[in-house]
Amino acid sequence: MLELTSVTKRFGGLTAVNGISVGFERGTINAIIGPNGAGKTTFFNLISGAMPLSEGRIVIDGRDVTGLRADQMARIGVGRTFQSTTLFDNASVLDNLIVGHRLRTRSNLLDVVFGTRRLRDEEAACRRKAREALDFVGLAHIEARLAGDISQEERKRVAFALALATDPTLLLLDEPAGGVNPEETVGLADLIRKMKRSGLTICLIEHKMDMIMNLADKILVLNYGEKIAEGTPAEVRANPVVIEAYLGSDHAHS
Ligand SMILES: Nc1ncnc2c1ncn2[C@@H]1O[C@H](COP(=O)(O)OP(=O)(O)OP(=O)(O)O)[C@@H](O)[C@H]1O
Repeated sequence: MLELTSVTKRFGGLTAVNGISVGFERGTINAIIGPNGAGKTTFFNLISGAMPLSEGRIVIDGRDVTGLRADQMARIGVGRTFQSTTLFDNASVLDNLIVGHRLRTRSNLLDVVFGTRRLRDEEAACRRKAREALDFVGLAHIEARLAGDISQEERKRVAFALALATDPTLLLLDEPAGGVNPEETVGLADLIRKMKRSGLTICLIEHKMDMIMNLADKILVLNYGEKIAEGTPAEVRANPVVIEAYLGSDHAHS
């Protein structure tokens, strides 16, 4: 579904992502791991169109999308969450979703001024979409709560809902379980599995190895911007290069 060929990103003299070729199958969960500074976030920025590539090619469902901007990538179905999600803390959870969705819909200022039919239709559609997304992530019961009053785990779920409301086919999750406790991590992993069951292709950056080993169909291991391994969790866990570079001897024996 997603094919990268020799993807490279240079920042001046620093090569943050160096010649990575990898493919991710439709409807799978793919984890990108590696030490701090390995190039994971840059890799996501390239796939989502947030940054132009220095070299290489990106193909989604057979279509060459190299060089498309982030808004164009969003339109063809690439959704994304960030390490930390900025919400309007004084607005309800539902309103946060509606605003997030409206930023991506078509009405312009004239529609707002004249209260056009298109605007009213879009508002109704936005509300419906927002509720659908909240329901999917298990937050329907707190839609009226102020975003400033919800837990870190609920914020993570809101971030998922924001991304889902754009109807992605490929979803990039940056540390989906960052800053939540082990029990909540299990709940978020279940939610990611539910996204996969609904047909989404998922790529995620995560440092929680237990979660990844249980969740991922495929793991891509980066180190200093280069791919040092890819494979199933079992393959990656047993790979001496990975153990040396990243997992450390503690994990090698676990
Ligand atoms: N906009 C930028 N300009 C210059 N250098 C950058 C930029 N973004 C990232 N880098 C550099 O590229 C390298 C890879 O960074 P990146 O953030 O992609 O790594 P990462 O694996 O996501 O790290 P972390 O786990 O700490 O988030 C780092 O050396 C970083 O300093």
